[in-house]
Amino acid sequence: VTKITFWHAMSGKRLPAVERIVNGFNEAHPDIQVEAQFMGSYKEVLAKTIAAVKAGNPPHLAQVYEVGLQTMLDSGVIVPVHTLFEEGEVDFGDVVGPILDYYSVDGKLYSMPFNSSTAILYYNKDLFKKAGLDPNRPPTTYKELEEMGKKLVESGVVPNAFSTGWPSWVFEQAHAYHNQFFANNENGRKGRATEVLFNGPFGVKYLETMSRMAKEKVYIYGGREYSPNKAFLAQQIAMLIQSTSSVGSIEAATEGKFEVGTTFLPRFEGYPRGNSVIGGATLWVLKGHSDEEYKAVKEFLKWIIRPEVTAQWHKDTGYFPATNSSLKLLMDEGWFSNHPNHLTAFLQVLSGVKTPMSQGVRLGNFVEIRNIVQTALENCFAGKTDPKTALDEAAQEANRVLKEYSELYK
Ligand SMILES: O=P(O)(O)OC[C@H](O)CO
Repeated sequence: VTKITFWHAMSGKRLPAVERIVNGFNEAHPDIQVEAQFMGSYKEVLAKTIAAVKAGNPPHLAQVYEVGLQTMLDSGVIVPVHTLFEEGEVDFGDVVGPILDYYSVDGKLYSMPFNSSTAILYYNKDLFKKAGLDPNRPPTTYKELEEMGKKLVESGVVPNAFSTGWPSWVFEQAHAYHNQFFANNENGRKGRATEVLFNGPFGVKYLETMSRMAKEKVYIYGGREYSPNKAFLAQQIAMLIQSTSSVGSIEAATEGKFEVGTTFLPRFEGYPRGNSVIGGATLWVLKGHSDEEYKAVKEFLKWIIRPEVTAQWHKDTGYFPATNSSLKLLMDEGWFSNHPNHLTAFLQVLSGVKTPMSQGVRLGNFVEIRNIVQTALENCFAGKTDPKTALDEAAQEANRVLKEYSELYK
């Protein structure tokens, strides 16, 4: 039996969904044993993978979030997915456009699409009704979001109206969605990024708006990653910007309690349209294993991209169906008619404009830069500093990180 180690970051409702895929594969392939291991958060999986490579003991497959793209590309320890397969062995043309774009360099795919996502707006239709708002007219703009938020708070329906999961990711999303660069050299896709641009007029406007809403009690900072979901489920807030990856868990937790609506991300008026950005993670193949093992890895990757496997993964979680064939399968069986919240993120990302600003940011040591931005946002929401100063200081620090990183790869 060939053993394949697969490190991932899927907890909560995502964990049994991963196990379902792996068990299905192992049953169908008695000569291969994929061992899926939960290794912690995305950040931890990336750090542990790099450490394991250095120690000479890498897993075969690691699930790395979109933030790790540049790090993985530069690492020298990966087997690009496009080199693993023979010409025509897998139809990568079947992969949904924005996902393919995010993970391709010069038209070649580097990691295997698995759990891609983007951010959307969730809202509580029951609380909207209680506050005298139309449950079928969620906000389209930040201005409307603020007005509706005030109504929700002032009517006493909720103590605060709105929060965001992955706050710094949502800040990145806002740039792409309004066609603004986050970093120079076309977001690090034309050449290595040497300077961040998030402290420009758009970034400042975004943070000023959010800080004002925080003072008005419309916005409440709810922590990093998925922690603000708790306030949404407890009906302490009525709106939440969060990854589509939470659709599965939010729908399961609210069933019979209140009605959840989802819609596109809010916009600032007067800015051009871009697109929301691909988030979530992909599977990276690591160097240092035998031909026999790579053969088994290929079988597993072919398995996860099977239309029925991809479709089930989408149903279990809310992550995109990553291929056109899985999308067709879901559409033909009427899945989206019965589960419209599963379609929102997909429609948003497919109806956006493909521009250099909207294809995703590639930064060296993006993990650290995200942390710097996150801290700046937190300081600002805590009233410790004003938006412009917070972003200028964060940009300075981020530029230092970029410089140090570039020196490593001169
Ligand atoms: O919840 P996920 O897996 O869609 O990830 C959200 C962000 O992309 C993480 O960087």
